Amino acid sequence: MIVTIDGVAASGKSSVSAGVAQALGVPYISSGLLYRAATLLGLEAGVDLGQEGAVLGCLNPPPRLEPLAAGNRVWQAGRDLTPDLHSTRVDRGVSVVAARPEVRAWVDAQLRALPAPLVAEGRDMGTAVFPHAGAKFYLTASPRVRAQRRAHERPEEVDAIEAALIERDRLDTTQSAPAPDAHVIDTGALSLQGVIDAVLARLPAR
Ligand SMILES: Nc1ncnc2c1ncn2[C@@H]1O[C@H](COP(=O)(O)OP(=O)(O)O)[C@@H](O)[C@H]1O
Ligand SMILES: Nc1ccn([C@H]2C[C@H](O)[C@@H](COP(=O)(O)OP(=O)(O)O)O2)c(=O)n1
Repeated sequence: MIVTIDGVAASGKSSVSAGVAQALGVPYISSGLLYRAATLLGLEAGVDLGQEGAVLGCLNPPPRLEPLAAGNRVWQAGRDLTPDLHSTRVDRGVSVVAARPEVRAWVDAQLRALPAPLVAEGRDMGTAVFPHAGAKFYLTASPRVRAQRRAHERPEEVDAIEAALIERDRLDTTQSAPAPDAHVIDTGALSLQGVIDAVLARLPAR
């Protein structure tokens, strides 16, 4: 079975996916890491991130997602890109890159080539990439709660993180609509384990 976990920025998608995947004994995939890797390589090459084909031209050789249970990693040839994917400059540039149709097609092809069963997290896993998934979830939380969580992982103050999250949500709106058949979970009042349990409780009988 494929389980999709979509949601807004910093809503808990990757942590929840890791926990659900571990409980099911299957891999999970963080699709956002591929958009982040494309952004990093575009920034390093100094191209215009919004220009048609510019970032795609930087994906040579193509970065590959390694769906490790302890945390997904992205490799390009022998280089582990993962430590550089959550910088503030990648946060700032990634929405422009993710809006490029040719970049979305490149990510989608890589994800669809992965064998089920798996848990997939991102924005459009339940709508565009795996519309026939066996169970779909969509995580939300207020911008403040998400910024407070992210403040443990970024050097900026909570107010600046919150403003950047709101702006990224706005830029990502097109591909971020919940699937009509997704269970929507507000994670604001829940612990991480509470969200994982809520997802597991809603899975169809296996
Ligand atoms: N329900 C929760 N309660 C408290 N902290 C959470 C919860 N879900 C996630 N977190 C924390 O919030 C941060 C962002 O979560 P993450 O899984 O990276 O979100 P996303 O993949 O949506 O960006 C992490 O530090 C994570 O441990
Ligand atoms: N399936 C996806 C996954 C991510 N994206 C875009 C939108 C996001 O701003 C970036 C980064 O995604 P990521 O899930 O790593 O971001 P957050 O952890 O939610 O901050 O990529 C997308 O357009 N489609």
